[in-house]
Amino acid sequence: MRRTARRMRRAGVNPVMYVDDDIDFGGIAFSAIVHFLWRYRSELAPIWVMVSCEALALALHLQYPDSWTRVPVVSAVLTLAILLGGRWLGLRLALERAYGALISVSVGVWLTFAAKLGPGKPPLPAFLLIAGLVLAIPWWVHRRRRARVRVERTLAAWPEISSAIEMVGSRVQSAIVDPWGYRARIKLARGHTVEQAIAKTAEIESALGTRRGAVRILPVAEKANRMDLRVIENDPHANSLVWPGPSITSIKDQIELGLFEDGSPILVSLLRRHALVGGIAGSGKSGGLNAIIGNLSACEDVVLWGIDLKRGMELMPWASCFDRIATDAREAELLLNDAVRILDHKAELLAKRGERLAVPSREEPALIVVIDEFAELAEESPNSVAGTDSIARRGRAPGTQLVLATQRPSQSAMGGSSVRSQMDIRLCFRVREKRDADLTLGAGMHKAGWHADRLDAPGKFFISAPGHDYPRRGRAYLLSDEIVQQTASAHSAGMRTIQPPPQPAATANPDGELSDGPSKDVDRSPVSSGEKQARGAHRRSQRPLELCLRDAPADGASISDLLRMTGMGRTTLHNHLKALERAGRARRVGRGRWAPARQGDDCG
Ligand SMILES: Nc1ncnc2c1ncn2[C@@H]1O[C@H](COP(=O)(O)OP(=O)(O)OP(=O)(O)O)[C@@H](O)[C@H]1O
Repeated sequence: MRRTARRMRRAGVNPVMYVDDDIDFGGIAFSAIVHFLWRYRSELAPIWVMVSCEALALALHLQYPDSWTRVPVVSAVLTLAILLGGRWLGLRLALERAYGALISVSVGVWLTFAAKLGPGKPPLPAFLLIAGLVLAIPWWVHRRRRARVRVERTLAAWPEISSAIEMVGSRVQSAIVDPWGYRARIKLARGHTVEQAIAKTAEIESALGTRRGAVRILPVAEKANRMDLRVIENDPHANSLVWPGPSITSIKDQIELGLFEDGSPILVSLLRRHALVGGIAGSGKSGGLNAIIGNLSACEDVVLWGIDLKRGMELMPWASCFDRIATDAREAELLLNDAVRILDHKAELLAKRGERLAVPSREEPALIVVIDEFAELAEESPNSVAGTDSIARRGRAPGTQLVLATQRPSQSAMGGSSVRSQMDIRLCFRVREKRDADLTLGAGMHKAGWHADRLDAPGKFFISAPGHDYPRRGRAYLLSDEIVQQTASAHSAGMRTIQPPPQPAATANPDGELSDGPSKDVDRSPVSSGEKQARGAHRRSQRPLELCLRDAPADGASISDLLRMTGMGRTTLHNHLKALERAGRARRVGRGRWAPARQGDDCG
């Protein structure tokens, strides 16, 4: 009747109730009571238990007066079953199982006395009432039960909702409540598709009365006519996620980038894969890169090279973990040339050994070239694009890979190359327009639910990669500046280097390379390998300082600037400056101001 009234109201007709003598008020009252009892069956469950105890006790007392001796045994078995097997009855928490056991013991004790003395014998009725109400309190306040009931009632209205969103015939098959909201498996009507439901996400949110952006529609791999409707009530991404530290020590393991909305980790393997990170300024791309570098720098089978044309702003904090960093177009071009030569050399080695795929190891590490703001590189150094193109197309098998970040990977921003199409892993942070999601993730992805334009906080992203075929929102771990600094200095000792194979003399050794660049790094003095390692570590720890000095203004950088930029302690900074001065790689240009050595100062 209520539904008819609602339909009439929707049609603009005010329902009027006519009362005449033929109306069966008894029938209406009965159906209203039954409806009430059914709708509130969960809240009324403790009352049902008390009534059932009373009835059972009466039956036992009258029919089987000796049964009171067996009631404690049944109760003990039931209590044990709840404690040991309650997990399989849906009592997931130990506290829930303890509560179930307490109810079982209480009912057993009361029934024993009631079966022997009769349930009406004082003070048994009063005990039943008081104990029943006291024990009902945890049931009534139990958060998960209340959430489950609320979800059941919401989904009970699905037939109406499905007609409102023009998906008549779909029905709810099951629902699961979790700490972040709930998930319902929906069977679609014949001929309807998940894509149609995705296009109606906003309507579904309105029909369910959720907050904006709370509904996710996910396909079900096994069945085209099923979908998962996920409602996020408590966003696990509401606060930034602190990075728990590297999850890997080898590139063969999966990197944990952050968490999905259901709290599960976002795991992805970078083994023989290229990665593209896209998103508007401030969307958290650099944060995503940090999570990747923080893990790769912990790997013993990885060598990191970097290109950062923002004068090293993003990669500089990691300088001690990078074998090489290029901060201008010319260095970038040389670095990519060297990377391509390494790729060719590795490919030749593989061919000689009759192998198809390189397996990175300490001895033969994978080379990963991280490029921040790729669009800038393509614009400032068009010659570099051939290098990235070549690595993108041929680098996977020999283990020479790219990790690129860019705001908008349009064809022109990518230098007209085929680099984008070669990216196996795509991370899409917030974009401004729908089509920009397709630019990063691939054509048609926005339509398929990868709504990167709706991401509402920095660090949130969609991932498309092998094993990540559905649009699930994730949030990357956040590495604060201090954590980056600590991680970089912790991992710098394990930093590995790679030498490009010798090249024809005419193109050898670019001017202006850092003096510990790969082509100058060949040490021919008769020193032990331990000593070589110690020297290498010492020079690597000086690298951030040298990069800062190189970017210093004409009158040099002040000590306080260098302290801030390198994150070194005062004594360490002074020691390194003195050592660089002695080696002819830095010079004092005034009181407390330092600059890199002039060309020709090099006494080494
Ligand atoms: N995973 C994250 N969780 C929470 N906050 C984040 C996360 N990543 C980034 N942020 C916040 O967003 C701000 C901008 O992030 P970030 O610099 O990484 O963006 P970006 O996309 O690299 O921007 P730009 O293109 O300008 O470099 C950061 O200062 C940080 O406060």
